[in-house]
Amino acid sequence: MNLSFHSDALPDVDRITGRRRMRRNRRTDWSRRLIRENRLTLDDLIWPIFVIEGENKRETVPSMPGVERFSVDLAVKAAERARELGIPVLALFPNTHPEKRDDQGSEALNDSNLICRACREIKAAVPEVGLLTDVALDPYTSHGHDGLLREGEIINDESVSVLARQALVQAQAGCDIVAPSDMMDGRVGAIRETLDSAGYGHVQIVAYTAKYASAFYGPFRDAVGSGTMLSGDKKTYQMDPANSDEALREAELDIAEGADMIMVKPGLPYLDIIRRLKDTFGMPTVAYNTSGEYSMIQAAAANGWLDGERAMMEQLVSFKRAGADSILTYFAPRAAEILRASL
Ligand SMILES: NCc1[nH]cc(CCC(=O)O)c1CC(=O)O
Ligand SMILES: [Mg+2]
Repeated sequence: MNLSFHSDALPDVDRITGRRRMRRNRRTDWSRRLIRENRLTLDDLIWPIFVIEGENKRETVPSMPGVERFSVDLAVKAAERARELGIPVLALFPNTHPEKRDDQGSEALNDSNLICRACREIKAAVPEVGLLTDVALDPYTSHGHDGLLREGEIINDESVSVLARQALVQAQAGCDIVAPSDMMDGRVGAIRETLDSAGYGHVQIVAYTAKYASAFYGPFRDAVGSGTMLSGDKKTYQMDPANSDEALREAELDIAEGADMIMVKPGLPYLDIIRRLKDTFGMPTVAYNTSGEYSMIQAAAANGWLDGERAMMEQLVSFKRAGADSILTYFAPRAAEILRASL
């Protein structure tokens, strides 16, 4: 058999495609730029940071190479960096000392807890950067759950009343957005009512609407120090990874209860959920690019198995393509540097 190419052996591609040639638009860089459908911008980014006690203190997070925990004074520096880079929002997560944890998560309601102090100091120094705080009890409970635990069950309604107070304490400390990540039923409405009646009607709510019981939170639990504390799993309140229609019902409730934005978490394995929620509700939709999604790229890049920076940018634009308006990502400062360099 003769495998060499002869012109008379060429397939008639013009006939096959009806003369349409998809590659014509891809030939040059300027043309690829011209037809590009989605773009990641600085305005899309939310940068999460971990806060610890102490002064001028920073700690690496072994399972999240490139991520550090900062004492409050250094968190202020991070906020200054966010302002310089043009990152609109900083998300704060506390690493609470085990001694301050109890089965009720009482430290969550202490108005001078780590998060509240960080909010006050950052707001005073860098008022231009939006501050998002997480509403959930897991950084404060000795059992590592997001709500109150009684006889082996996470009890919904009493947890909601504590979460609403936690949100108010954070609003009083100056946060701009509260983000309930606990997945209790009715907490968005309860938080909205509590904030409104206390004069914090301007504080926004990003609801962790479709938050799945995921393996991709592992490194985060390490970072906030709740991983080894967690008894059992979170399957009775976080969603089953096999479900999609259920996310629509969750969104319907959160929006009716007053959510200003909705969030899908994790991001990468749930791009289909982002697209469905965006198409169905047209709400500002946030993708949470979780710790696990971050660390798997960092680990592969450290091994030389993939180009970490390209994989990062590709992952981030995939959220835009799926319909997300913004992305909460540990890659935020690095992505911002790259985006600025290409301005
Ligand atoms: N309320 C807990 C919370 N808030 C954000 C994350 C995960 C974030 C990440 O993996 O980056 C979690 C972990 C969990 O639900 O156990
Ligand atoms: Mg819900």
